[in-house]
Amino acid sequence: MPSPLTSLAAAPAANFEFRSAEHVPETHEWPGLHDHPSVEAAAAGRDAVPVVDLGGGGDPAAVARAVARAAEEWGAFLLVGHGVPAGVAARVEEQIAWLFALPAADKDRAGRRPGEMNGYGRPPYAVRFSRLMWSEGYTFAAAAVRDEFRRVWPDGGDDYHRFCEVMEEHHREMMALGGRLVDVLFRALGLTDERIAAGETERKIRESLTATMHLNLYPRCPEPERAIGLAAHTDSGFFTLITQSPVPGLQLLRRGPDRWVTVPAPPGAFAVVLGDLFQLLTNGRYRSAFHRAVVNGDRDRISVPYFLGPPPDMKVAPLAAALPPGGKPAFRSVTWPEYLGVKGKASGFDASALAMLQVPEEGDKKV
Ligand SMILES: C=C1C[C@]23C[C@@]1(O)CC[C@H]2[C@@]12CCC[C@@](C)(C(=O)O1)[C@H]2[C@@H]3C(=O)O
Ligand SMILES: O=C(O)CCC(=O)C(=O)O
Ligand SMILES: [Fe+2]
Repeated sequence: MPSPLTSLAAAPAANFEFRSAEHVPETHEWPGLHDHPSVEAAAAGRDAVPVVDLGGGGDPAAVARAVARAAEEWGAFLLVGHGVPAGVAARVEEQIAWLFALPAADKDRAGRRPGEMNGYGRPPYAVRFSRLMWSEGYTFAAAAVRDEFRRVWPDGGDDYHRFCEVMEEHHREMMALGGRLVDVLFRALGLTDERIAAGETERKIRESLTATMHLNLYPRCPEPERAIGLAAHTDSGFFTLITQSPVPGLQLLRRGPDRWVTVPAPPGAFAVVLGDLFQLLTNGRYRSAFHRAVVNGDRDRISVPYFLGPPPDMKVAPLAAALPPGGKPAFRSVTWPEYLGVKGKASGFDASALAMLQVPEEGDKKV
């Protein structure tokens, strides 16, 4: 079987009929999925996925400590007590199920074109693999829902307006929550509230956050152990807020011994996954989480990652406050699109791409 890390140039362009599949065909069969065992998250101890509670009037210093520990050790956590009404996620999931249930011709009108980020189809990094994933996706700029979905519903109409209203409601809630989380993550780095409010870079980051949504549908799979919903990767932006249906599927890789921990999906909780640019911003102190999505033998699963990052022209560099006293930045500055270019050339699709941005330490030999 060829390595899954070769180009997909020769892959069939036609949509695959997940619904009628009785087996996983060779095109969708992934080698190496079970190189590391999958384990359920534990209630306590080393495989307990950290939980951060933003509500309940908890001590902000205790929240900051919990976030720092989760960001350093896991690069991810479950977020509860966030104040986003439960109805929002339910409406979003309902609309997404409707969208993906549309006839293929409607979705294909919005098909992602080569070299474009937005549209219906496989996720952008799929071009790197020789195997296909067991999912359908739709990527769009959260601030441009109405323009984007005219491609699916050219004449507008009630379905179009309902869909856009629900996505916009989600966007408003997630952007507000994302802004609060930036502050919490900064506080967890040791920044004071004054610095967060007045520091030029810190303020600019919070005020200029951009958001991309990627809707995932993982259809029920007849042989779930042979297919993958989304292949292992790190997200490349600052962080991602993932709304998950009650069907679990998100897994985080834990090292020593290597194992995939399945993230529980308690009702109302968001999974927060840090991306590579947050690792760079914190000079490597926080880490991005290597994760994947597995599929389910009985039920469809929907997930709605909301990717937050800098505007495309903003150079991201390690924050002065993240450097050790007298220390130097470990990485050179980069924009998000530049970083995606760098990551596209790396061998895996993970934070190892950051090594290409590393500033040599003084005394390192020049080649
Ligand atoms: C903002 C973005 C992050 C993303 C690339 C994108 O432009 C839109 C889709 C995102 C996604 C979702 C699936 C996995 C992933 C690696 C991919 O190919 O598309 C991520 C990208 C990322 O975080 O780099
Ligand atoms: O489905 C999930 O829970 C994870 C989705 C994800 O990692 C992504 O879209 O980048
Ligand atoms: Fe992801």
